[in-house]
Amino acid sequence: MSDTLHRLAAVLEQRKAAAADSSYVASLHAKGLNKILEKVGEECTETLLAAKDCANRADKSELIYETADLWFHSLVMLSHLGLGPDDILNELERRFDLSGLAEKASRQQ
Ligand SMILES: N=c1c2ncn([C@@H]3O[C@H](COP(=O)(O)OP(=O)(O)OP(=O)(O)O)[C@@H](O)[C@H]3O)c2ncn1[C@@H]1O[C@H](COP(=O)(O)O)[C@@H](O)[C@H]1O
Repeated sequence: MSDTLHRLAAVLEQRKAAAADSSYVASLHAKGLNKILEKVGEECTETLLAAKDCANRADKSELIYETADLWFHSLVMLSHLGLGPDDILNELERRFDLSGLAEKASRQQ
């Protein structure tokens, strides 16, 4: 499944060299980091609202759609800053078998 993230990340890298009027991703890079962060913030809020809306409904499609927008814009942010999905996946790998409670306790010592 993470292959999808890698395929998307490869497209995002290509779009760094594209004309802003030919590509949404290129237009975000051209507008700069603040615009990209604004979009991540917007998509984050839309995801939270969708999660609240979907909580008592069988149909979770709105939450899936908004989370996809959030992941996509987060990948654009990472790409803009020279990072990619592997940087995040490696960090999650590193955390395997490390209980969240144990990790929190280690920070509070
Ligand atoms: N996965 C996505 C993807 N998800 C969401 N979006 C776009 O993200 C935008 C979401 O913004 P909003 O919902 O806020 O809508 P909006 O009001 O139009 O946005 P703004 O005017 O506020 O910027 C929409 O334009 C969506 O089409 C995406 N655009 C592109 N991709 C992928 O990126 C690839 C490259 O896209 P281009 O750079 O456009 O060629 C595509 O082939 C896709 O694989």
